[in-house]
Amino acid sequence: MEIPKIDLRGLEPGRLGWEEARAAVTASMVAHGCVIVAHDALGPDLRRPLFCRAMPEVFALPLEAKQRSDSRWGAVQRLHQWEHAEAGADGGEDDAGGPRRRDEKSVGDHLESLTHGVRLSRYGAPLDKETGVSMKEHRDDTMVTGIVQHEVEGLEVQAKDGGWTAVPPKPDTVTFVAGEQFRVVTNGRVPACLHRVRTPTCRERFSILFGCRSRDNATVRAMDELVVDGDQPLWYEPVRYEYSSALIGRTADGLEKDEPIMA
Ligand SMILES: O=C(O)CCC(=O)C(=O)O
Ligand SMILES: [Fe+2]
Repeated sequence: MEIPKIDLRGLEPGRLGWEEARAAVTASMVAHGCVIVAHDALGPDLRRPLFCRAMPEVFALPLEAKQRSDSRWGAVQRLHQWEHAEAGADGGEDDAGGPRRRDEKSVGDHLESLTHGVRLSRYGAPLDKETGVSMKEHRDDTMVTGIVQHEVEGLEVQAKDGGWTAVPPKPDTVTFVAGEQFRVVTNGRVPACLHRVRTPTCRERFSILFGCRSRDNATVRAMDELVVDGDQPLWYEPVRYEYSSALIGRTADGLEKDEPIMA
């Protein structure tokens, strides 16, 4: 099953095409926990120097230099992290100075509870030459991860029908995979995407990951409007993510609930 590619270029909130694109992104996330978008934020003038010059240079640094970075984001290197301003206690105002709608406030509060990071990854030739797999199947423990590939294939996601789908390393695309935190926040509507890295051509490969997760020690909970008594009851108890321990298996009734319930 192919994951659809959604073109977000030139779209602006409220303008022509925005609603349709939003609906398509939502549908893909609900179905696959994953969406491929076309976007020009990382155009060829940035991509080429990044992947062809900066990344090889970073990875050529001595190990001690690379280890100086204190990364919570994974194996390689966190280059940059920033925090959103603290969420205000009240609902705040929208850009036009009017009171915010409840769902806007809730989404705004959610966004403000997040922290972001960038990770650069380098894969040598896969150890397992037969399968070409260099990173086993897994779900990220993040809210969402944006993955940028360059020229060399690798990212594969498990689509709704259970089959593996290779995401081609197209120059104008970013692939977003939902992590475990997203599953909790959407009360199981969006599954955490199972994905892996497999490079059958056995070439060296670089990728850039834009990770977004709840702030350290923040409690991740289902959004109120996604919990509907009788229809879509609370699926996960609020959970606090510490980077060293994944507490995700715990649910309201103590059972593992791997299968998301669909809206
Ligand atoms: O490099 C990629 O395409 C994906 C890597 C990945 O899934 C991860 O680091 O969690
Ligand atoms: Fe991953």
